[in-house]
Amino acid sequence: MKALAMFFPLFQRRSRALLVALLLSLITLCAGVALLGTSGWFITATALTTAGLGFNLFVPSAMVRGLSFVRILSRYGERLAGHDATLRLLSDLRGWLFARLFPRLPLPDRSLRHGDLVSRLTADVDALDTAFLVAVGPLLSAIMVGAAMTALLTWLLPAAALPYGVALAAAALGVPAVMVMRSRPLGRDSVAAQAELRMSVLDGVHGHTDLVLLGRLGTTAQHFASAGRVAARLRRRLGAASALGSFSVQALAALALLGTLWAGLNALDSGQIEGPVLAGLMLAVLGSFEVTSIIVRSTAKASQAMAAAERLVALAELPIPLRDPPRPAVLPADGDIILEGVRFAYPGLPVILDDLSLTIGAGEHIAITGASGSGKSTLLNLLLRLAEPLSGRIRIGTVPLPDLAISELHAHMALLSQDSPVFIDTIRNNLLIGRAEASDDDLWAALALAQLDAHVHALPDGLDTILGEAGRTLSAGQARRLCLARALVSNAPVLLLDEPTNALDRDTEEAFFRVLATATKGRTVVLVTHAVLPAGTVDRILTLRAGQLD
Ligand SMILES: Nc1ncnc2c1ncn2[C@@H]1O[C@H](COP(=O)(O)OP(=O)(O)OP(=O)(O)O)[C@@H](O)[C@H]1O
Repeated sequence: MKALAMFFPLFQRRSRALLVALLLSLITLCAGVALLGTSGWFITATALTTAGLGFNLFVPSAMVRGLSFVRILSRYGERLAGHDATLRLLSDLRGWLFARLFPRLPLPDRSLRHGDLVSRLTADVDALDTAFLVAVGPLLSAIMVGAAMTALLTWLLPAAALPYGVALAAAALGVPAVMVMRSRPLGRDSVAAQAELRMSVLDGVHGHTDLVLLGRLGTTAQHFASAGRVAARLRRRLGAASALGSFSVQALAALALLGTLWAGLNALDSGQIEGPVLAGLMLAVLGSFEVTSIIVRSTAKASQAMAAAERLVALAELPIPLRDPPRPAVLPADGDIILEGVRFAYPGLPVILDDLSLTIGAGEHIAITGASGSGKSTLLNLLLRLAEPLSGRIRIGTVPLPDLAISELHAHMALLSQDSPVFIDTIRNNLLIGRAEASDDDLWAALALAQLDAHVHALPDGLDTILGEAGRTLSAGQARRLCLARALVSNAPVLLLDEPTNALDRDTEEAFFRVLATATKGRTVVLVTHAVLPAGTVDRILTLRAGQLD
């Protein structure tokens, strides 16, 4: 509930539209109750009055038609306003979530798998946006209509008011409250089970080729089937809880009806009420319970909405790994990059970098080699402040990295990481991510440097060729070179290249290193590589071993 309360300001922003939807749903409900009541009264009165003589047919029949018309219009308006408000709320929710997510990237929690993240960003947000339409709106309508109906009974049939009021309160508040309490753990498990199901689908789709080739498709299918069984079992239990709730509400409606009938027959005997009015009241009582069954149906969703809210809040409250200093320092135009006694370990893991010191002169080209897992990529992450040293410090000129605005630091250093992505977009737009204002000439120059220009020239749409998901229309080497070209397009004075020649053949690799040396003259280059570098293409080659560079 506390998690759900965090979203209150978002609901508040759409309060006018939600209020209109609520008002219209109230009108619909009132019109429905009045329609039933009037019809009951009208039909009974007509039947009791011989051939309708002496009974004014015009007023009630006009009321029935008028109320039907109001009900149709208000229901239409309610759906329109309600869904419009809900969709807007949905976009607010996504905006809220992304605004909190971006400063937290890269997400520190390695247990947060891709599928789980997708699940949170889609299904959990969807579960939340229905909270108003299916829970809050009907609940408020039930309270208001129930209060109005109790007041009417107090006036016309006082003995029925108390049993009716108690039954309606139990149906609108008691039953859903018990259901929420009982189905909360179920809702939480169900949301988690659906996330697990989604993760297993995404993992299967992602690794489909490998799974087929390794003959593991059966195991994956079994895992998916068992995740599906768990999700289905929880859904069934939620369905059963909802059915029990519906049964309780119907039983309460029946009790309220019996109470009204009992009080009404007594009042009829003593002449306190007329038959047609009693018939009308009975039907109105029945009609007023309509909304409580909607509440019950939505209660299962409410418990899932609470679980979804908790998962979203957990995501939105992950610690922010990088924060701007209150007064960022000015970045020196061409300062050396200096690491002094840097020590680093991932949480709970052994130290990877230990008392590491290094000065990279402005404009210098250095290569860092070392065994796999020795910490080369981690060193690049430290330079970008994607991780912080446990001790020691890193500075550019005289300014320590934490004193710089993060956006400025990242504009200063362009990174080609080992898993740089290719986006589903044109080649041009993939490159422009490196520098939005780059001209076509700049893009071709970067493509030439990355040895990809001939391939792009040969494509019928050239720079406007749309690339498939994760660059599937390119070979692995071409996709890598495209990411490299993107890093080269950027104006950043420092280039951090992590295995830039991965997936290139030896000849192309050699040619690349030679062109890189000349094309990046004046820029600082830190090259992490396992490749054998042609002589004279970098100023220094350092080896990372046992946490130190030599
Ligand atoms: N986010 C992380 N959380 C925990 N451990 C990590 C994380 N990233 C890397 N590691 C571990 O830190 C060590 C150094 O990893 P790093 O990627 O820096 O090595 P590397 O020298 O770049 O390796 P490679 O040459 O294979 O790319 C490895 O043992 C790795 O498992």
